[in-house]
Amino acid sequence: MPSTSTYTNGTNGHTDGHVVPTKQAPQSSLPPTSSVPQKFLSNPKELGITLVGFSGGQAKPGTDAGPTVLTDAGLLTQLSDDLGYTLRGDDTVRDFNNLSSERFKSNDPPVRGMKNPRSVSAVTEQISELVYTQAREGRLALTLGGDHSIAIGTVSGVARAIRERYPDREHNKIAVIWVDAHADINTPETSDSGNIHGMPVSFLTGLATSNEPGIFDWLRDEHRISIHKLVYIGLRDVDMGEKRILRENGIKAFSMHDIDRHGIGKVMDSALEYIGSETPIHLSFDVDALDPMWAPSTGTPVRGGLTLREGDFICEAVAETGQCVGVDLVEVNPQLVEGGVGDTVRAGVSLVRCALGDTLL
Ligand SMILES: NC(=[NH2+])NCCC[C@H](N)C(=O)O
Ligand SMILES: [Mn+2]
Ligand SMILES: [Mn+2]
Repeated sequence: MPSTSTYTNGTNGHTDGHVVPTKQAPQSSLPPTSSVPQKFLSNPKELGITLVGFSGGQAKPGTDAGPTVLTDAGLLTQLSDDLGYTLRGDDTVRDFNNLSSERFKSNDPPVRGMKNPRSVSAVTEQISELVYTQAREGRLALTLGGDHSIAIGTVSGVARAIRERYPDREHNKIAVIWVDAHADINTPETSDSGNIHGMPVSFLTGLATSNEPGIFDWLRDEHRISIHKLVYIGLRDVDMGEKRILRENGIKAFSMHDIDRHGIGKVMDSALEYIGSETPIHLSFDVDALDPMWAPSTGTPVRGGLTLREGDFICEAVAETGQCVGVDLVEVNPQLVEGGVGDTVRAGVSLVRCALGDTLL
């Protein structure tokens, strides 16, 4: 499908199996809910959508169906009908699991301990290109995953587009707010699991590199982000090697402890002050940042997490800056909870709506 395809209202009008009566409002008749002036989007009413069906960055099947359950719950329809966005990009979920298994069959043995390295590299390279195409048009790039390895593609695509769109600007390097129970900054060498969804930040910052043909050798400087423009929120399960990386590089991180001590309001104030008001922001939200009480259907749940309201607040605070250029929501796995994925999907829908300004007045 061409990247300029526009969604039809109502095609995703399903909630819990019931067909919702389609509100046939013309797409451009509503302004986006948020009236926040956008600093870095030339098409603030358009969203560049990428739906990534991929789970090869970790071992549990099911995360590849994340975009499907979110869109079946009506997320995209809500973004057009309720929030007034025109949706661009592709409304079909790309089956990257299938694409990569066809391409590599079982010829993807570990390299430096990384599992499925060729598959994850090839998939993230394609995602990077797709997301770049959206961000290059001055749209906010919204990506639904998929496991968190896909952020190697999303963040690199947005970073490259912003560099190109503002060639002369001093502040043309994006900041990344990584909301997660985990730091996902293992290098291949520090990782115990070998799962690449625990490594995206090390490849994005250049802490990890690879020249091996077909294994992240496509990542160039224009794809990378500065370690000084990275902020973590919600951490509570950080590996020993990762703690060392965070400490030695002076990386800004707000753990659950910090949120308990200062409250999410002060934490967001500090996070955004650290980033500054002249820097575009990419928000990469791992649903496991939320407490499993709110988001149980995820591959690596960790207790003691954010309430849904705290998660929504983070998204609102980012939306309120007018600096947001990219949003990811990842790690929703409908196969992982017996009672069903309903709670996790509702939480995911809420987070995305908040990141897109729905709850701002
Ligand atoms: N995106 C995630 N859920 N990552 C979990 C990573 C867990 C662990 N730190 C690892 O490297 O395997
Ligand atoms: Mn996580
Ligand atoms: Mn993660």
